[in-house]
Amino acid sequence: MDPPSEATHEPVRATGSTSTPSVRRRVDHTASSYYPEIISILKGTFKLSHFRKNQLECITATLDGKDVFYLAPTGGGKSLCYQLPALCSTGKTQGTTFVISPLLSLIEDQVSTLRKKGINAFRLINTVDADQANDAMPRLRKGESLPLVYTTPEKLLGSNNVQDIVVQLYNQKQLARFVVDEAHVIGGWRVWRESYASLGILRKQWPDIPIMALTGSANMSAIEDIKESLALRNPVCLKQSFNRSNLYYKVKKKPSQKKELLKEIAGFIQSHHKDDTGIIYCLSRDDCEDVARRLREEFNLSARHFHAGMDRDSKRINQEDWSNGKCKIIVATIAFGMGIDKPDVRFVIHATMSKDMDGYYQETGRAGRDGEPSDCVLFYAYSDAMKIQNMLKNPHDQNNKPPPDEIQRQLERLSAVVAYASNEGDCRRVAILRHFDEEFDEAECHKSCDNCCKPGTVVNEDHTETAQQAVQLLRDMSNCSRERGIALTMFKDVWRGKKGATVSAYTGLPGYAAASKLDHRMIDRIVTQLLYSNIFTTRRTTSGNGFGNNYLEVCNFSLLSRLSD
Ligand SMILES: Nc1ncnc2c1ncn2[C@@H]1O[C@H](COP(=O)(O)OP(=O)(O)OP(=O)(O)O)[C@@H](O)[C@H]1O
Repeated sequence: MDPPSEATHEPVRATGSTSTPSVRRRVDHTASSYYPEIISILKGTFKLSHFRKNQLECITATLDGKDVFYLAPTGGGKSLCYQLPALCSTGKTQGTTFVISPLLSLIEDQVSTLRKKGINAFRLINTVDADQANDAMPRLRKGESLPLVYTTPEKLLGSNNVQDIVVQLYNQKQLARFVVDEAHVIGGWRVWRESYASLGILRKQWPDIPIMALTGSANMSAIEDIKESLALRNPVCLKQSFNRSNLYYKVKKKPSQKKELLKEIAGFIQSHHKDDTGIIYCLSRDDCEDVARRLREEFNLSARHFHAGMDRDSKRINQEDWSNGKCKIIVATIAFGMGIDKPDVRFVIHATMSKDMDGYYQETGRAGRDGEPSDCVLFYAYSDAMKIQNMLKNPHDQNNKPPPDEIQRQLERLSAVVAYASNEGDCRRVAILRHFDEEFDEAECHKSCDNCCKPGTVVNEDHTETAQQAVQLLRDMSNCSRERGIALTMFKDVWRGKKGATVSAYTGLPGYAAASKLDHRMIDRIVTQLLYSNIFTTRRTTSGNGFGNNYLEVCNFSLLSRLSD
């Protein structure tokens, strides 16, 4: 992953605003007047021998007072890009670097790791513990000069005391830069989290203070969102390939019985990763606890759970024990991971699919940060997609329900994961990288995904006509049904031509048994495709006894022409 030496830096990729064409020019960053100090801090304080790709360019640009947008894969080394310049006394910027981070746990981790390295980092958050050794506020009030202060957007923008201090630093020319870490949050999972979305205020309030935005996951439209929301000014844009060549991607059909799923997971770990460290992602908190317990009790595996509903101490203990190897497997919701810097994670298993490709990339990206080969296995079931779809449409916390267009966006993101997981032919790496608008030649995969390892060549088949038959059949079934709706299994039974009393109402329809010669996996794929093309939809009803049913309906017949595109 690392480039060979400082002397071989790539030229700055693209300089200028989005409206300005990219300028490719060779810049020797080692010739800058800041370089001697930069290299001395790299070696002396961070104990590193050379920069990774784009790190020096990023550091030099921010010390020059420019805005920077920095995109690197998870584990790519983004933190150094703002931690190091914060410690520099040369450069056009002086004083405090404010790092804005979305999660308190991330802030706590970063600050304590830096303090252990002897770096003067502090936190500016609402703390409840008595230990104030890492708190910035009392020191800033006393007028102490702090190089690196981690905070949340809510604290930075919402507290008058903090605002007064920032004004004071600004007036004293001691406000070096704002760093927006995990910038994909701006356009991502909590776009309606107002404080993160309104970080554009920074530019309005402090127009001449440089801003650096960093993310490990953003495609072209997300990048534009971030630049626009933060009002970045002619940012220096530094991008790295998202390909993680040491990760092996695999999708497996998820068994419908949990017992079978656990057997498969445990079997995989015992045969491929005995004594290795790994992460298993589950959808719900209960599931995490149950899976961890059963892996311990039934398979003798060293597993613990982690989710946001645990008390602080239990979370800390489980995370620490996993980090230092006392426990090998952490079974977690997506609450686990941001900011985790464990290099030797050898496998990431998704017991349930992710809600979007960004999440999937981030979560799998926690494997193999040391560059060594590691496995990423996703257990996919269409029923999980339906479950997540229902959760997105009907969130538990109705008061925090996103607006309808945001829900629609989330459903579209989910459909990208369904398309990825149900694709049994194309290179996984091509699909993942396409999500980040990166073109990738599948020959470069070198058989490091399940689809590229399959024998034979991929055959393209056109199933438009079959899909049209399916749509007609569902319409006919809905017209003659006396039930409350057509359940998915009933539809498939009729299409396949099942015999018996349960389907007798539909055996006279022209589409009955039309798919009798189709493989059941192909039937599933066509129905999935129709659902995710918004031609079919599902309607959920809850009966008096509290049980829910999903009924299949034709939603938009006119979209059917899209299938033949
Ligand atoms: N120039 C370098 N040489 C060697 N190791 C480096 C270098 N830069 C960073 N690292 C190491 O790489 C690891 C990942 O760095 P970092 O935590 O900054 O990644 P990141 O890009 O922020 O990833 P994520 O988004 O997943 O948090 C760390 O252990 C860090 O010490």
